[in-house]
Amino acid sequence: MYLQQLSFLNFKNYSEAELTLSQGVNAFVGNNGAGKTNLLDAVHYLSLCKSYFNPIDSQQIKQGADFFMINGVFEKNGNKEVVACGVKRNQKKQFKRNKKDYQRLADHIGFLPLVMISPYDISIIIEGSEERRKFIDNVISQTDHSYLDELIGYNKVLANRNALLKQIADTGRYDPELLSIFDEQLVNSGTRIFEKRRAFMEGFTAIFNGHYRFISEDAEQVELKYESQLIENSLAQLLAKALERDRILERTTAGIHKDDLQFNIHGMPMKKFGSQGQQKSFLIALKLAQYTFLTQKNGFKPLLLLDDIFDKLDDGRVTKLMQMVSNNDFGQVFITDTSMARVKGIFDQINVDLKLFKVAEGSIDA
Ligand SMILES: Nc1ncnc2c1ncn2[C@@H]1O[C@H](COP(=O)(O)OP(=O)(O)OP(=O)(O)O)[C@@H](O)[C@H]1O
Repeated sequence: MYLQQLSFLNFKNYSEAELTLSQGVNAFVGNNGAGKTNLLDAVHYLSLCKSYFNPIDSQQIKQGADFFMINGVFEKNGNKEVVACGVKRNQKKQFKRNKKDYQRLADHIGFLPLVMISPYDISIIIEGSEERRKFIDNVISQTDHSYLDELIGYNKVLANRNALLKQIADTGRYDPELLSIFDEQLVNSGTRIFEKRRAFMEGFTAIFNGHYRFISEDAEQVELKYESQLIENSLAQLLAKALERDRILERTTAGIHKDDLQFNIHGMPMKKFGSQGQQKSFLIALKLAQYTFLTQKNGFKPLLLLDDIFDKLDDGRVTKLMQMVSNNDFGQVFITDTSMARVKGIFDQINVDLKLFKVAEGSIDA
């Protein structure tokens, strides 16, 4: 599966762009603010129906324009797939495959799998647990549609239960029957989500460990661990035990919405004890594990988007990554960098099909 043609109109700092891509490595080189990351984001839209960076579609419309449009022609299993995404101000987003509108955007997720590695991923390490849950949920959802539905269902019941807890606190009235209905729904879907996350993390952690060891050449000991209250207790037990506290706090304090991932280096939290390069290596290994997982599940390689990947990595780690590129471990790759000399230097050493693009102030030249 790969993207053959990409074109867009009024997307972020671009008025118009049209490019024919290589099936191998596509490198986009230009100064800060030229529009390299924006271009990767256009590809992200075609795969996941949204921006990687900003959830508000209308903010991706070029300043002063009323709409943006992104078109992509993909090759998948010998078929041509034409995907189009259009956003007009104050209107619903349009998303089409082969000229047919999707009923639900969720139905497109996973059709053209993609993995993005970006400096913004640092939020997975330094921000709260929500970022890490989002990461696991994104990976599982790309291969399992029922997971996403289950998650949406769980969050709805959770919101209802929290509203009820608030109502109980406000009115002093307590309807145990309604609460037990919500609890039962929460237990059913929460337990299924937990089982899926636990099974996923078992295989995923082993893949991650292999990638980290390879990139760092075993330079340091790191650990990735799934944390959930449900590992020790059933959700029914947890909800019963937490009821009094939940009523005081007016929100549900037990459940899979409290799950987290622990990242350690030499037994200490990565967030506090990892260097910038070690944190970056950790994130790269995490994303490459996502790449391997999606490849194994789908039987074909996802698109790989590498934004500013060389910054902060030492030469040894860059060489290891490029070894993966030259070993044909990846399919189509999109890569951005600010230095033409660096990109040429790195790719001159390996034998890959490379197409270079120069990006300057919203225009792209091959
Ligand atoms: N809706 C928009 N309309 C116009 N310009 C926009 C819009 N959204 C973002 N931009 C502009 O896009 C530019 C940023 O582009 P981008 O992030 O792709 O740069 P980059 O080439 O990746 O830079 P760096 O090397 O610094 O990462 C900024 O100048 C920003 O103002």
